[in-house]
Amino acid sequence: MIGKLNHVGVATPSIDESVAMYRDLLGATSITDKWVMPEQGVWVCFVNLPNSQIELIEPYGDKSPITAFLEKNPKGGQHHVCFEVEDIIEARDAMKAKGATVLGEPRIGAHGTPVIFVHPKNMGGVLVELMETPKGDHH
Ligand SMILES: CC[C@@H](C(=O)O)C(=O)SCCNC(=O)CCNC(=O)[C@H](O)C(C)(C)COP(=O)(O)OP(=O)(O)OC[C@H]1O[C@@H](n2cnc3c(N)ncnc32)[C@H](O)[C@@H]1OP(=O)(O)O
Ligand SMILES: [Co+2]
Repeated sequence: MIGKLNHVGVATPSIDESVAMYRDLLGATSITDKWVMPEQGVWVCFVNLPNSQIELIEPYGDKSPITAFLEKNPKGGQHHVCFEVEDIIEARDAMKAKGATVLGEPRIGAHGTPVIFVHPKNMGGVLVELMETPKGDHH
């Protein structure tokens, strides 16, 4: 069912400092501006790679879903992996039918298409985001 690896989510206490690190240490040359997604409780920006993206996320607001993660990992760290799926409702129903815990209902993600999250307890400790492939990107 899963398609392309779309991005790896990296939580950080400071997107600005992480951007400088990816640029200065790793030589990343294509990095978007950051923007806020209040409904997701995060600031976000993307480091564009030839075959994928690193999604830098910083908490926004007092109910951010990444606050507890950053309390446990104050310097930040790898937070989730995101795979593309063709149909988010089909994916959600398949996850539920297989007994996985889907966190919340589909919401519009950073690429403008709906996303869901599958609890890390179902995936060997890895938080998985499933994202509907943007229209026009289907192969
Ligand atoms: C930018 C928008 C969007 C996109 O389009 O790409 C995004 O990516 S937004 C990304 C941020 N949003 C989310 O993560 C939403 C879904 N996440 C959640 O609902 C919560 O983060 C969570 C997964 C339920 C965890 O919440 P938390 O408050 O940390 O709960 P617990 O403290 O009870 O943790 C339970 C358990 O899970 C472990 N854990 C927590 N986070 C992770 C993680 N990222 N990866 C692996 N494991 C994680 C946590 O350590 C606990 O383990 P135990 O102590 O062993 O029980
Ligand atoms: Co993400």
